[in-house]
Amino acid sequence: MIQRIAIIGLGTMGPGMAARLARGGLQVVAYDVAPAAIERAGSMLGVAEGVLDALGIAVPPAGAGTVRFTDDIADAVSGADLVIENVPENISIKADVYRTIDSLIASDTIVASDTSGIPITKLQAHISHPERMVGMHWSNPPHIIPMIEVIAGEKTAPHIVTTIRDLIRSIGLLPVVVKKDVPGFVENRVLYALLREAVDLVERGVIEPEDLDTCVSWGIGYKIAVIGPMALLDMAGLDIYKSVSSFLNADLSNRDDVAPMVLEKTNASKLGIKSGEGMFSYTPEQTKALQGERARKLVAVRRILEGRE
Ligand SMILES: NC(=O)C1=CN([C@@H]2O[C@H](COP(=O)(O)OP(=O)(O)OC[C@H]3O[C@@H](n4cnc5c(N)ncnc54)[C@H](O)[C@@H]3O)[C@@H](O)[C@H]2O)C=CC1
Ligand SMILES: Cc1ncc(C=O)c(C(=O)O)c1O
Repeated sequence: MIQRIAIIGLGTMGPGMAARLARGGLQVVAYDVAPAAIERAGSMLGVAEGVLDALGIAVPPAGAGTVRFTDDIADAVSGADLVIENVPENISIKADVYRTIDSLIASDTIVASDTSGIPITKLQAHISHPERMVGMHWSNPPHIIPMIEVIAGEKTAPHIVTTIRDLIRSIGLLPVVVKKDVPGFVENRVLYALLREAVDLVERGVIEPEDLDTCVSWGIGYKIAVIGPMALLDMAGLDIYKSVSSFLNADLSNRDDVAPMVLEKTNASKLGIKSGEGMFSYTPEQTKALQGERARKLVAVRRILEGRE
């Protein structure tokens, strides 16, 4: 039974995951190599807990869990039943973490990666006892989005997938088991198909970035939260999909590299909210207000989708 969880990496994803797991009654120890990340994560915890209260996520009868921060990786993983690796999307950084923890954990400690899409089979090559490694892909913001993908690599033992799926379910979240270890799994294959086309349309001057967001959020996003893509095909009619896709698919972006607009911005350190500028610009005050407003709206929508309003 999983009771003690170590989270390695406290950037965008780590603090929200820690808060959500603790709310589910689990004992979390959270570590980052950067002291500033640990400090920031500590201050984000209270914010995430407030959002969990607003979502109405109840503490289990046995009581809430805890989050403890540490700057010592051995302290973080020692005695853990599950380690969730949550460091940057780079195989060599992830492999370094696996090498470091290998001698610090028991051979049956489950090691999960929150990778956005590196095949688990590739990551398993860097850890001993690869049968205990599994993909556990959360969605951002992790304390609000309830769906988590679970992915087996070629060497993952089937019972590890079941254990992680059951853990996710036991704390009131929604596991989706992905049946093949394809790059990007399912969520990001679908998201990146959309993002590739969106970036291409803005880059070609077909639409302004703000208008692209209005079009997708109100034309597609709002609808798709209620009617998933497979159900949408039935609602529109497969005959319509057949006719439109027969001429449109060939015209959609099929670029297989990173779009120049994205390279230009990342080369200039314009990374989005985290650097103050990306597709749009953000002052620190605007960022704070935006994050609060987005959390409030996501909470309200989720409560309605769950039939709780
Ligand atoms: N940002 C997103 O929307 C999502 C990201 N992911 C995935 O989750 C993982 C983490 O992503 P983010 O939180 O966005 O990254 P991030 O770059 O915001 O944070 C990564 C953290 O890892 C720390 N770190 C780097 N090397 C480390 C090491 N050796 N030991 C311990 N900590 C170390 C960094 O100091 C940093 O705080 C990536 O694999 C990413 O693809 C998954 C779902 C959503
Ligand atoms: C752009 C982007 N890339 C990856 C992920 C998750 O792996 C997300 C997300 O969860 O929102 C994302 O927005």
